[in-house]
Amino acid sequence: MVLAKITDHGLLMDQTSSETSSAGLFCCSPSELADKNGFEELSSGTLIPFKNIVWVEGALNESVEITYVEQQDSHLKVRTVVADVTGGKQSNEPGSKSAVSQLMALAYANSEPKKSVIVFVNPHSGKGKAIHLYAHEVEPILSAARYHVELVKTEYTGHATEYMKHVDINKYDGVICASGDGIPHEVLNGIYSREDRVRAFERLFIAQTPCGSGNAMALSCLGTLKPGLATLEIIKGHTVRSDLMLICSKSAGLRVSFLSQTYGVIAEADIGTEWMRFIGEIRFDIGVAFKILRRKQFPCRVAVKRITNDKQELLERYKSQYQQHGVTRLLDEDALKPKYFDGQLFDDNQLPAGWEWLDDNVTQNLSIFYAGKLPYISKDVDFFPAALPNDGAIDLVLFDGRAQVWKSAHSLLQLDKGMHVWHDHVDHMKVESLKLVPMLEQGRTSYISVDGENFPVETIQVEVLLGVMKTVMNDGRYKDSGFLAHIP
Ligand SMILES: Nc1ncnc2c1ncn2[C@@H]1O[C@H](COP(=O)(O)OP(=O)(O)OP(=O)(O)O)[C@@H](O)[C@H]1O
Repeated sequence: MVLAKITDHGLLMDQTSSETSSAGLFCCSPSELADKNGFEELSSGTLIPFKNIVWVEGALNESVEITYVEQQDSHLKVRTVVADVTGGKQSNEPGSKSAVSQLMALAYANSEPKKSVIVFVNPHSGKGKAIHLYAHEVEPILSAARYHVELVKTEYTGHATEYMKHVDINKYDGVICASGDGIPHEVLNGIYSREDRVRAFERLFIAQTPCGSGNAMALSCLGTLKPGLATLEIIKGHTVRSDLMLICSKSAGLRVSFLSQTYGVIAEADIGTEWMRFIGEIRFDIGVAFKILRRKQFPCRVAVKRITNDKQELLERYKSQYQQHGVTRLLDEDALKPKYFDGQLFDDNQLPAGWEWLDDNVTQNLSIFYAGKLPYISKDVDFFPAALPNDGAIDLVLFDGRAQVWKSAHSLLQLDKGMHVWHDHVDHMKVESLKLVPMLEQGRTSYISVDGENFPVETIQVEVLLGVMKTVMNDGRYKDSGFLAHIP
């Protein structure tokens, strides 16, 4: 029998007793385990952090069966061990709990166990790898954590939207998208079009296990691109209410967006290189570099309702807000409705109060228009380093296409640390709402990308919706973008 002790740091397994009786647990020596993510070697055994424990139940003779995950070859593997557990508040002490309930409470300190979820798997995502990733990395952990899973393999574009429009939300706690960013976008829009959308947004969390080629949601909220680790974070993380953006346009009406809207070089690299999908994520970098070198410009007009007037003000605002999280305002229908769209876009000649047009010299020569809500748009691309989950702001970044090529190239080389925003030819501001009016010459085609998906090239108005999306984040915040650490 394995002996185990509840300590302040995790469940300490007695190595001597385990070596003879625990199949598959200590597959390597304690010193090897110490190198593995999430495991620490203590003087007399090996520690399973509470975070790695996904289920605990009683076994024969008052022993306890513990199901946990451990890292093996950069993947998380599910393990089970039966142990005699001591320590903590044992049942012979007054006010004590059984080892099972103590361990479950410690394992699920920030979240509820055993949820019921809809899982969308997009067979088309990430060069067609999503089904394999789901089956080998995500499903085993959900199953070990006793999640009830309603599995939906998407069959066509818009399937997740249709499904979410009609599903009985009372049966579920959340939605997990084993996909790229396209499926969370569809899920959110399905929910947005429901009559009971307030209750649906209040009830369901939406999270992503990264199985696509664009996985900004998992990267920014869960801090990982590994589907197994993301699953563990979803099970164990804090629930956070994050802002959404509402896009209003003539042909598409109202659409919610959780990630970004972009026009210019990035949209062309994202959507315009879809035919290069077979080479994976790198197609995006190649597309951007190519367009920058050709000094392509994308004329437009941009109006904003500003929150920050300059970069210094933005920095101060970020400093005062990045520690705060949580939205106290209750969700209601008004929180989901547009303020500046009544079925029509407002007249460009009559800006609403508090709005202003940005400098035409910049916008007529723009190379990149990028508005977003998440810091990381892809691995090593910290495009919105000052983004915060629920600050009621959209981060807007504009690149002036008149900058010399070496300056543009230099700023793009600093995307990994988010330092591009400090360059002179880059505008960086927080806005409450914005209007983009593309002004391409007759006959020229281009792209607008919304959450990485193709959108009609037309005038859009975008408004922030405060704290609408319930999602999961490791410690209740976005992955640290290092914005404060990288001030030039
Ligand atoms: N069965 C299907 N066949 C084709 N397309 C699908 C299918 N199911 C969903 N889709 C569409 O695939 C698109 C891309 O999905 P997703 O974002 O999950 O993957 P991705 O690999 O990150 O894609 P992208 O290269 O566009 O970033 C979505 O717009 C979605 O509607």
